[in-house]
Amino acid sequence: MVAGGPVIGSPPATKRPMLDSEMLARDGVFEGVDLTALAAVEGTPLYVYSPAMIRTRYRALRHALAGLDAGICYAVKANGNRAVLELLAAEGSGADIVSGGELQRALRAGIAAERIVFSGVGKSVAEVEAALAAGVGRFNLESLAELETLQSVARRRGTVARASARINPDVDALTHAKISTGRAENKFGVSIGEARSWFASAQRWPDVRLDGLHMHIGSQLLSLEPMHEALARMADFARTLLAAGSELACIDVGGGLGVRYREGEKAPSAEEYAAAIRHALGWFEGRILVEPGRWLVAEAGLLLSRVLLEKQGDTRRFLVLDAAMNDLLRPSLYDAWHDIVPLPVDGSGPQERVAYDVVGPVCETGDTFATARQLPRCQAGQLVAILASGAYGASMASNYNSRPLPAEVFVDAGRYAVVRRRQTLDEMLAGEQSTADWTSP
Ligand SMILES: Cc1ncc(COP(=O)(O)O)c(C=O)c1O
Ligand SMILES: N[C@@H](CCCC[NH3+])C(=O)O
Repeated sequence: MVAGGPVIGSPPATKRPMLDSEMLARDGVFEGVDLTALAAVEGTPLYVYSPAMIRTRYRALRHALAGLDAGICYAVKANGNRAVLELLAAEGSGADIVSGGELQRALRAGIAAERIVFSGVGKSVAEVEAALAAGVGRFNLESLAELETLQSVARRRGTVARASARINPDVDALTHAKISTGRAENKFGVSIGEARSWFASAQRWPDVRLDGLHMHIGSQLLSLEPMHEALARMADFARTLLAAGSELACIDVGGGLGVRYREGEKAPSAEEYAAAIRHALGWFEGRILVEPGRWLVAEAGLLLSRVLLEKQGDTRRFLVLDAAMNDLLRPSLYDAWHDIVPLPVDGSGPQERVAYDVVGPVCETGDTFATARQLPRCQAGQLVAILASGAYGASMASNYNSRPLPAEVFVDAGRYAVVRRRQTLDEMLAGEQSTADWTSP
């Protein structure tokens, strides 16, 4: 059985507020930790996460799913930090992985192999080998070629692999085009027609037990309408398969639940999300899996950065931070909005508001966190917090412009723990070779 932890009878979600940005602006404190003091010790840019908030989200989702035979497979790509994974493993979470690297992360964090599902449109033979060797619970297959590969690797290893067909339900997820995955023109999954043919000739792959369906229509879903539509198509298809005598042990509805990036934005609740699943699949007697990433971690994290300088251009006023697009790519990649909160500075009273282009030091015009953002006037050396950065922040960070990866810390009840050291320059440069080392392949 993949991904679990008891759902029925799990403790109710604790009523713990998520990050309060007004309080942050007033006191500069997150989970009892003074961020100015933290930055003085650990430096900036710095990812700061609240484990309590992640735990609260996990429990809230588990609670919302109560009554369904449902498992949560956390999407490791959202934030693969070992401490985050360990925390979720301790809560009973499984994992949704998309690479051999994520497999290692999940296993090292103590997530049981049988609670891991392996998704992704292009798994290499080596990755399939490693996943089978580890005993992952299920492969989510996205093409016939992949099904053939799984068959041959499983045969060679003398094992039977469990697999789901990822269907592409062709719905518009009403999210950013670059993170929409459930339209026919997207590279993900196969049509219901193709999946039907796989099930109809399942005996062609005797070392693959094809007994599951999977979908994932996109990320940062702020409307559940597309989910309703996709779930309905999935449910219809599942009924047809069962009526045709196919075995169906698992339906995995993917992730995608959106979060509030902007004060006042409306995002669906865990209860609404679970109600959509219950409505479409309440009848299903097998296992239901969900693969949330962002929803569990985004709002539990912030990126702490220091203002390097203020710069008045001919037409725009810039606030130059020591964080950049290599640390948090979302604004550059998707024009994503993140609330930005300047932290209080000793002795300075209320500041006039200024329209800033908030930028990083990287040599790209796209290295912009916000454009014409109304913020209280800031000064060099002041700290700012870029909110809701717990998902797809550190996990998408790079060394672009030869900038070392930032550190990551947990904060809780006035204390902090470094969960990833800042990368040193030596670590960043390790592995590069002199061109003197020529050889033949
Ligand atoms: C297959 C799959 N599952 C789960 C997720 C997690 O998505 P999210 O972080 O939006 O919940 C993704 C990423 O979008 C994905 O590709
Ligand atoms: N990286 C994206 C989400 C992609 C989800 C992966 N399928 C983001 O930051 O919003």
